[in-house]
Amino acid sequence: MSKLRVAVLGAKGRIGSEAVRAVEAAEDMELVAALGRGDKLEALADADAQVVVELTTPASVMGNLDFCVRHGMHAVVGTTGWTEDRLAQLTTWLDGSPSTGVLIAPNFSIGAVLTMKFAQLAAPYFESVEVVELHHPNKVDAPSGTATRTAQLIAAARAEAGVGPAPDATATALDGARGADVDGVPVHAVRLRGLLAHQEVLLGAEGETLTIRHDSLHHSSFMPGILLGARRVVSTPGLTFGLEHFLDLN
Ligand SMILES: NC(=O)C1=CN([C@@H]2O[C@H](COP(=O)(O)OP(=O)(O)OC[C@H]3O[C@@H](n4cnc5c(N)ncnc54)[C@H](O)[C@@H]3O)[C@@H](O)[C@H]2O)C=CC1
Ligand SMILES: O=C(O)C1=N[C@H](C(=O)O)C[C@H](O)C1
Repeated sequence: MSKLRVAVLGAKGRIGSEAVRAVEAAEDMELVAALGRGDKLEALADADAQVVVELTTPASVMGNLDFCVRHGMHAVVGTTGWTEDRLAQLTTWLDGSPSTGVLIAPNFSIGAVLTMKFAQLAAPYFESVEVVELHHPNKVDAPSGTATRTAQLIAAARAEAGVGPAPDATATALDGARGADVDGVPVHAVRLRGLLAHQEVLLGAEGETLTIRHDSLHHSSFMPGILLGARRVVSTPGLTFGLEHFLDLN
């Protein structure tokens, strides 16, 4: 059987360098390109890449995906910074290349995907819910893509169940003291030397609390999800948002 021809964009970055090693170690894959900032995207076409793993920055990701989709290359995207406008733009590009697949995964680790699922399940049963994400201090965006997605899923689950806003008597607050408001869910971002990627979903009801916590302790936690994404995206045209769709969790 021929090997899947995979390229990595952002190959010198924290997660990109780990992805290069994971693809090289995968028996069913061949690493055909490993590109960093300043490298020409034409190298992806020259290498005849089937799947491009995109792990760069929010500022670079759209240009890179425009190129990939125009050249019919599938993409597995971990880069953050997704807005409704960006997703609409990507969908338009994919409409023009109907056999191309793009997976965007706010988080590739199984524990984080399950945290989102468990939070979604629990959210309607508790009056209060807040999200705290904790990351290394080199992270350029806040809140994290995972925390934003978690809050969106929580808000949607509560809206569908007809649950009202969480109680909060705060009358005066310093700017930021109550976190960022993501669809009505407070999201707090901690940046601390020594950490990698962590998240707590705090839920509270009369007389009880539930804390759902996940810790990524090494970038290796993201690799099985990236490899799964690369294997599945080639036969999944269009936009898939969230690794859960490839784990049959929906
Ligand atoms: N979805 C997930 O599970 C995960 C997502 N991430 C996300 O992945 C992204 C990268 O994270 P890190 O590796 O920590 O950042 P990083 O800053 O260590 O790596 C990014 C790399 O991309 C390179 N780069 C920038 N523009 C480029 C371009 N146009 N072409 C090729 N390379 C380019 C940079 O030079 C840098 O080497 C972030 O958005 C982060 O939030 C990180 C870990 C897990
Ligand atoms: O920048 C990181 O490190 C991470 N980014 C992703 C995010 O913003 O959710 C995934 C994970 O939290 C690590």
